[in-house]
Amino acid sequence: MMKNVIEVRDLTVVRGGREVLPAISLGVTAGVTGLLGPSGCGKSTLLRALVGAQQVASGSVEVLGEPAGSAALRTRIGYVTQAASVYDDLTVAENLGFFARVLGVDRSSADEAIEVVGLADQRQQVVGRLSGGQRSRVSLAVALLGTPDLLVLDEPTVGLDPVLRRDLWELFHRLADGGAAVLVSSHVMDEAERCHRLLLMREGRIIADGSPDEIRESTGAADIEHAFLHMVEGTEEAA
Ligand SMILES: Nc1ncnc2c1ncn2[C@@H]1O[C@H](COP(=O)(O)OP(=O)(O)OP(=O)(O)O)[C@@H](O)[C@H]1O
Repeated sequence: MMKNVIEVRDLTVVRGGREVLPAISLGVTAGVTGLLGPSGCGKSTLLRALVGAQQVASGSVEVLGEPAGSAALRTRIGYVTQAASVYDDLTVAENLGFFARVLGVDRSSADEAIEVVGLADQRQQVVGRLSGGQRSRVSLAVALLGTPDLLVLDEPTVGLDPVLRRDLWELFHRLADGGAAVLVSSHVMDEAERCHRLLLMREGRIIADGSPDEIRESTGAADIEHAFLHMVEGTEEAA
């Protein structure tokens, strides 16, 4: 059996006085895993817990064999939030150079990351003057610095045109082929088909875990969107 890159056990997170994650457990292996669920179901909260940025009430989160948030994971995890986390008044190359120094990775890694996200022609442009899609790719390039073993991407394709979305998914697969684990959240169900494995989430719980084929077959649905609806109705009946 493939070893889990992420191991979550009985994780409970309370936000705003409400249990957003109610003692959930899950494992993530190498490959491209999609974390799918409606807006507000707790995807970002779970991802924050994985990178050690979320206060947790109880339970444990282990990433690459270390407790989430430990210093040893700093260069081994790349994390991209929904808000671009780069400096608007620096150029693409300056941003990457800065973060490479902060992380203590080689300058050549910065050039490589710019190349990989397709921003070589924009490298001398100030980030504040780039398009939304280009800016989010600068954040992605920062996350790729140091060739992380795990990439955690919170809705990375929101607001991107279909060509860019396709290119990014190809990139995620190339990274996974190179041995990395890529965990991508999305509320767009049509992106599900591009994942090796899916975790379907609803109201803080994982309601299905399997390949797109397995999830479709188990529900008899034609696509993941319908499989999800089928499961939601099923869980309501079971409750
Ligand atoms: N800073 C906060 N304080 C209190 N509650 C919060 C905070 N941020 C999020 N929440 C609540 O936690 C729950 C889960 O939010 P989360 O952002 O994890 O959902 P999500 O599935 O990522 O949604 P989206 O797809 O819209 O980003 C929501 O009910 C939200 O209202």
